[in-house]
Amino acid sequence: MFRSLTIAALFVQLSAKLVITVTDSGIEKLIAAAWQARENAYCPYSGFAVGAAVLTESGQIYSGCNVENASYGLTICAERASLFQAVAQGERRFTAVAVVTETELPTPPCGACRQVLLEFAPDARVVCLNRRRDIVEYTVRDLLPGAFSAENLRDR
Ligand SMILES: O=c1ccn([C@H]2C[C@H](O)[C@@H](CO)O2)c(=O)[nH]1
Ligand SMILES: [Zn+2]
Repeated sequence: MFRSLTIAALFVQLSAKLVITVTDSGIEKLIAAAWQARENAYCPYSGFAVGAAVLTESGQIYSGCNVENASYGLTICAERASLFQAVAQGERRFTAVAVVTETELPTPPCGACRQVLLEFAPDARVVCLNRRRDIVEYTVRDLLPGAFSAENLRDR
């Protein structure tokens, strides 16, 4: 169902842990939820619509989109929007995050989202898809080497 990235695109995505063809249905549902959420992206300033969804250990899916603001810095990304939906429902443990954009290359989470995802889901899969439904997969930990975390706060 999903095609892998071409070798050329792979060279651009140098930090990608691996390129996969996903078939498992939990991840397919997660990806579908992310595309659905992207329909609601509020991005009049950037025109860059993003959808995301998180998968909990118990199999629940929560989705989100980017929501921009005239005060640009108040914008929230799709990844954090989806994660915060889940946390507000009492969820704490996640196995995967999907990020979807109608771009040439799959879009990875920004630095802020990497930090927030690390708090709850360091080992989660991060599955990013572009307009052709190519997939690049990372883990949250791999996206933020040398990260500051709760462990550092205990180191006093
Ligand atoms: O991984 C990303 C990258 C960007 N954005 C949003 C923020 C802003 O609304 C727009 C352009 O940066 O895309 C996300 O939601 N997720
Ligand atoms: Zn972000």
